[in-house]
Amino acid sequence: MALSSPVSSCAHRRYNISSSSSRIRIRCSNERQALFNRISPVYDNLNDLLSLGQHRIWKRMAVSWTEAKKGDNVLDLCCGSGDIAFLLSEKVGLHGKVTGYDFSKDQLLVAASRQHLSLKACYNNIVWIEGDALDMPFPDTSFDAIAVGYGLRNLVDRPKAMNEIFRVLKPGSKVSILDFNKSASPFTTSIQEWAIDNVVVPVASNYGLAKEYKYLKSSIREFLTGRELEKLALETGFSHAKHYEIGGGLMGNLVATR
Ligand SMILES: C/C(=C\Cc1cc(O)c2ccccc2c1O)CCC[C@H](C)CCC[C@H](C)CCCC(C)C
Ligand SMILES: C[S@@+](CC[C@H](N)C(=O)[O-])C[C@H]1O[C@@H](n2cnc3c(N)ncnc32)[C@H](O)[C@@H]1O
Repeated sequence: MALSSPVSSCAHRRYNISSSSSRIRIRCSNERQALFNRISPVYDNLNDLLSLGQHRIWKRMAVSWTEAKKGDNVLDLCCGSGDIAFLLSEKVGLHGKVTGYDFSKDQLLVAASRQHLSLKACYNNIVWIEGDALDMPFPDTSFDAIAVGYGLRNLVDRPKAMNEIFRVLKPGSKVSILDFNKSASPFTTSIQEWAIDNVVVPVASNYGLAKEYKYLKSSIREFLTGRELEKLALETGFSHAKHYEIGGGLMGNLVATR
């Protein structure tokens, strides 16, 4: 099925700055929402296959960096199919609470299905809420910890997202933001882009999702480096920010303290 690739046009097309940027951002956001709805049936399996299961290790590291503990009230922002929410659920236990938050209804349906199919009692501490990361329905200082797995890079307004994360996080608490690393090393970048072009996209094309996974490369190119992520966090008002390169530099994790 030939798919248009509106998402990459959002990433690549140069718009006249004077035109309504908010309208463009809404269109880009709607197209990304549709993208994640489309890939929801195969998202988990392709992540396992294409990373040889390594993404689960990277997500465990991200959750560890949140320093979430028993009884905490925590947020998995841009939760998708819920991998990180399930890890947070085990961290905070039955007396804690996990909110999985995402604007993709189909991703949330997968997450809820996985929750109900699981025999783990602690997963009863998870609630799934549909909404936009740029305008969250939560009161100020709601959460003891926040994790964002492969979400920030997909948001059309990252400063606004960081402001929302700061707003809903309790003082002294941490946000842990896992994503692809926009590396300063041309060698690492070439490895990353070769893998996407020659492994990820061809495999995804077997599911009619070549355009959706091709978006990965342009989204990483348009992302922020580790240093730029630290700078964004400090400018937002976080008291401390540190970006760690993991997965041989292919991935990165920003840890910021409010
Ligand atoms: C869990 C991972 C990616 C999640 C993800 C994030 C996005 O923004 C997407 C956008 C559009 C389509 C899909 C996604 C998406 O799945 C990371 C692992 C899965 C990656 C798809 C595979 C990345 C391969 C690495 C570049 C090389 C891995 C080398 C080695 C096997 C560790
Ligand atoms: C690559 S998936 C990551 C899912 C999960 N965190 C993981 O680590 O596998 C990115 C998720 O971010 C969500 N997302 C993107 N933009 C969003 C927004 N503005 N508001 C809420 N969710 C958003 C998508 O729907 C998608 O489920």
